[in-house]
Amino acid sequence: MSVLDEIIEGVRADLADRQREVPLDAVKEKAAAAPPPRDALAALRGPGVQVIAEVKRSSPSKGALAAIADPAALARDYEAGGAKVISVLTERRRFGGSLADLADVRANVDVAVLRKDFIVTSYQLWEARAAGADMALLIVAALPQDALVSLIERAESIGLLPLVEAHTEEEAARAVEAGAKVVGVNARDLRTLKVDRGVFARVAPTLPKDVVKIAESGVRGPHDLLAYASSGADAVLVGESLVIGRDPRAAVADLVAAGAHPALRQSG
Ligand SMILES: O=C(O)c1ccccc1NCC(=O)[C@H](O)[C@H](O)COP(=O)(O)O
Repeated sequence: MSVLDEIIEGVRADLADRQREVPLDAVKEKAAAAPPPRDALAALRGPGVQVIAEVKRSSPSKGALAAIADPAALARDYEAGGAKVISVLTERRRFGGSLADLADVRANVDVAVLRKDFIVTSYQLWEARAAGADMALLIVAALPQDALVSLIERAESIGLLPLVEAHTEEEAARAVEAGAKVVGVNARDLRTLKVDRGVFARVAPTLPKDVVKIAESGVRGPHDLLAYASSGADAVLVGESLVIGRDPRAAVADLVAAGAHPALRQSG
């Protein structure tokens, strides 16, 4: 069994518990009462390379990263540094996250918020919107094509912008075929946890021009952002290097400054 399979097994077990406790209709009612979604697409299409900063306590590859007692305070720092989207890992077993973290972050920042999780059912999309999410991650490697198509449609119909994640050219083609407007190319192979920063340069050029391209994982600082920018990234998604550093606000600001450099192409 791959790491991704193991994570999803745990996600499904936790999901079954929540579905027993909270009927879908109740989640939908909460989603209807949530504040309207923020325009994440416009934020990601801004000039230069945007920064998506992640609230990440731990990971299967590195174990514990940072305690993050106050995720909202961290998110406010990210926002003050210039992050355009805050990603919140909500998976509990391997990443130490929760929907409560997401709701807390969303209530304390003005930028869009992404639910970063292993979404396999529309119930999780409703949960995301009920907690205030504006975006939701869908991982191509975790979903058969018919499920990917229907989850993209459902996400959009309830006001969530799907970030569809690929790691290979084939997965990127499946994302586009399924209707993704925003595609994340993850340098981390979720089956082996190996990080290869060269993946973005190989996969991104196969994506249509009008698709927003996000380089995920492995960004250690401005030099990595600039390398991804030179391969066509519209945004970078950064977790580990921000949460383990001493000054996440300054670290985001450094990335944002690099992403705003006039030498970078202007996104259309
Ligand atoms: O981070 C992991 O070890 C991991 C393992 C298995 C599935 C997903 C995983 N991470 C999710 C992510 O994609 C990253 O949190 C995100 O891209 C940020 O990456 P990084 O800046 O390298 O922390």
